[in-house]
Amino acid sequence: MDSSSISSTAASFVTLKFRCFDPTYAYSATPNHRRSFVTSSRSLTPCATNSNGSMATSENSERKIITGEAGYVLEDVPHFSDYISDLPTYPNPLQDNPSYSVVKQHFVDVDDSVAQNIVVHQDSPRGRHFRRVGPREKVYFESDDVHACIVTCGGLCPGLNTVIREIVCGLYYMYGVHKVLGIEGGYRGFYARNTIPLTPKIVNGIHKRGGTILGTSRGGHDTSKIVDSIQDRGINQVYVLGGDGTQKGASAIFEEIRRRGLKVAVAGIPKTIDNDIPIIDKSFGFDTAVEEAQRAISAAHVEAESFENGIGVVKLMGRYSGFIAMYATIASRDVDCCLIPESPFYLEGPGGLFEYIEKRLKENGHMVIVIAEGAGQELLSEIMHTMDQQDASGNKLLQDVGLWISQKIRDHFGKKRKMTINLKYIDPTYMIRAVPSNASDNVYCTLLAHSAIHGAMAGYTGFTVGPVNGRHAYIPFYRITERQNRVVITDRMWARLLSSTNQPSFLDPKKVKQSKEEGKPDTQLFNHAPKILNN
Ligand SMILES: Nc1ncnc2c1ncn2[C@@H]1O[C@H](COP(=O)(O)OP(=O)(O)OP(=O)(O)O)[C@@H](O)[C@H]1O
Ligand SMILES: O=P(O)(O)OC[C@H]1O[C@](O)(CO)[C@@H](O)[C@@H]1O
Ligand SMILES: [Mg+2]
Repeated sequence: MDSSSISSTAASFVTLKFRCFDPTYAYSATPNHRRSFVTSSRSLTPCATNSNGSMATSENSERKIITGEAGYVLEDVPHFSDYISDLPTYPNPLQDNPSYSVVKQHFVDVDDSVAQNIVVHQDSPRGRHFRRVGPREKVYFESDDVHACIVTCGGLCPGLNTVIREIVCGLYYMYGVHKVLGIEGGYRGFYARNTIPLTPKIVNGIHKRGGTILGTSRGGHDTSKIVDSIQDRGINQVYVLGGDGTQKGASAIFEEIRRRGLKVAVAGIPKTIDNDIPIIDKSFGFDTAVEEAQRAISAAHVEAESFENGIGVVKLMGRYSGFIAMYATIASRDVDCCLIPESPFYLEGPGGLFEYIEKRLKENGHMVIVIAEGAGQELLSEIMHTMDQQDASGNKLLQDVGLWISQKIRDHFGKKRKMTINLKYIDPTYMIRAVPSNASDNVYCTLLAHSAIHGAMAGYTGFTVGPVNGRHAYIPFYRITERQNRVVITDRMWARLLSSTNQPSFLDPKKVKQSKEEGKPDTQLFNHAPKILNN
């Protein structure tokens, strides 16, 4: 929803009177802030208060939008007190923790929020904000009563073990929580697998290992079985690590928990090596993956420059978005051409890939091509007629574009052009995501884990944590799952890449100019509009 739709629906908001269960509601007490609940797009019924002023439970959770002066908008996250009344609160044990006694400001101010847009003009409205993460003065759990669980879902990513470690240790050392369960094998593990008790001792060295000690899976999301299992086991904090699919699953779990009126916090920690989660600055493990990709690119470069007309082809991950390929290319400087899903390319004719390869070989004697796994799928599907295969989670299964393009190049130059070329194809796709996270990702994972813990302890639920312009924030699930981040090929970063590789843009400059003038989407720039492959 953009700000215009927020203001246009404002007239139909139900502005509620609140009892102050939670410092959050300081907002409703100040005359300059208006607290409203916008029904989600799935639920058109406005929510109402019951006789004691607390929220009545409705089918789907409402969007919590708080407006303030000068166009200030806070997209808040759900809180227990939205659907359970008269919950007791307790002093935060962190204030007696010797390690944290040095902190000048123990608790974040209830009014702190993080701006989504930080590039503004003098007369810009203050714009959209998210609630700032951090410990709150009052918590909604006594330490002994907390029974937490952690689950990892979807593909692997460097740093999963670090987040698991930091949730366990953070709960233990910051809040004195000793009951943490690991759910084995992703969502289906809730009802079909064993659990592992997690203690600081068990998780101590796991951040040095790749993968996830809990195991992971795709598919198997049965919301009511999962919530039954949560209820049966007496779990009251659920930490969910995973990508866009996983966060959709976490949102469904939260809705069901809320529908049942349970005091169970659901906290999402966004994970995806593809860096395709919106709102947050970047996802953990992404830097590690880009760094690991350098080794494959360097190997391709060494091979290519050692042979006559050497061509190194490296395939990297990126199902729908080419961030890994783009950043690995810009970082390396050895790459002559980077192909990503967002920028369809063509092989033959003027401005095509073959023409560029021939030019580059003549100029330099060798070249390196980086290709994201989701690039050129529309070209492959024309030949293979296999667009419809899906994995257990409903994601498109891709054809091996690296093998395909290598064969196409060999055929073109060997058979048609009668040129000797030496092509080496390197496929490090799984190697870049199976490694342990690097130092900076480890620190990032620690912040994510701690932010999630502080949020759950403070009674927030139905949120994902992540950095927004460098400051960590609690973000409602719907903002994370409503779209996927993709490389914008009319942005300066892609231009930087084009200027570093000198590859063709595969775009018609006239069309770019026209689309800029008409404000058209990037997809209209191509003869073959790229198919948006979202599941
Ligand atoms: N729309 C959805 N509603 C509920 N659960 C979902 C939904 N989409 C996916 N899931 C569940 O989330 C889990 C992970 O989804 P998926 O395999 O798509 O990976 P992901 O979390 O997107 O991670 P990545 O794509 O980065 O590997 C699966 O167990 C799947 O069943
Ligand atoms: O083979 P798997 O485990 O399904 O994972 C492959 C997919 O996972 C991702 O890394 C996303 O996690 C995609 O880039 C890739 O297509
Ligand atoms: Mg995904």
